Amino acid sequence: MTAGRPPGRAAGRPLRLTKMHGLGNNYLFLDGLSGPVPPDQELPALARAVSDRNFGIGSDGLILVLPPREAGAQFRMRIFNADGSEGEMCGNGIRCLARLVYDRGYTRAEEFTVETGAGPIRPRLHLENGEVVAVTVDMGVPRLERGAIPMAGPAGERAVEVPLEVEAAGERRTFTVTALSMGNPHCVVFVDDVAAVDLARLGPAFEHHPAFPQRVNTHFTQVLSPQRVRVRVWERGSGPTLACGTGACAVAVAGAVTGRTGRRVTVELPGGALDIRWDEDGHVYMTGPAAYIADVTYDPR
Ligand SMILES: N[C@@H](CCC[C@H](N)C(=O)O)C(=O)O
Repeated sequence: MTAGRPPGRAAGRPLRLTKMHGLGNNYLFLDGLSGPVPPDQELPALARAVSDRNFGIGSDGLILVLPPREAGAQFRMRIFNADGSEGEMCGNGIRCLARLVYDRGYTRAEEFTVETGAGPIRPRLHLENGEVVAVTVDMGVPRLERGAIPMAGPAGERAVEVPLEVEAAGERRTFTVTALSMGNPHCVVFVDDVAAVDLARLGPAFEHHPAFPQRVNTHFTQVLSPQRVRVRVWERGSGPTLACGTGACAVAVAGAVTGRTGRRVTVELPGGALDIRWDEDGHVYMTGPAAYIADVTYDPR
């Protein structure tokens, strides 16, 4: 962090943030439905400052809960990674947002539409005795054609299994990858043993590979059975995380299109498991938990 006071106020007031997680993928939520939000140009620096594990609160990023701009949506979500870059969508984050807006009484509906950078996304709450115990999200339709994620190569061609030469720590190796969009860009790499992957070395090499000019989220995936996979994640803008919801969907789609899995899989991540179903209607449905960690006041002085 640079010297000087980090951003951390809106309309002169300290920021009230709520820290939540989906399988350990943790975000700070700024409720723009109950108070002011800092101006757009301050948001990347704010995300970096609050996400910092030493000088800030510590998180994988910052999520804004906002009123919708488009007809048909009830809420709007913006997600900033820990490095301040803005992502189009966040699967774990949207489950948390869905629980938060319900618990705060902003809706009594159990299913609603959230406007995101990846288009309208529909979460459905699972309630037990009035408490949100899980959320199923209609994550939309995956896009496999090459142009869907800015990846070098002829647009329109399906990037089902393509070779990718990666250089990490002076070593070159060719991986077979499946690149696809869940609204945000993903690269799925099937490996024999996910525990043997040197994530700290390979993650950044994939994220900054010239084939992905907008960078990429990478998922090293071991197939345990046609219904179960184990994944380690390197997220664009946040590095290693305990789970990635959009990534788990990308993994399930990549497993199905390459014939490694069926269309319904349990995705085991370091932080827990997500249930992913790629329906006949073409939509991917993700089911998983959303949990609170703390309410905090961010007031750097
Ligand atoms: N953790 C998220 C994805 C967050 C955004 C991602 N790092 C990107 O930049 O695309 C998830 O659960 O989907």
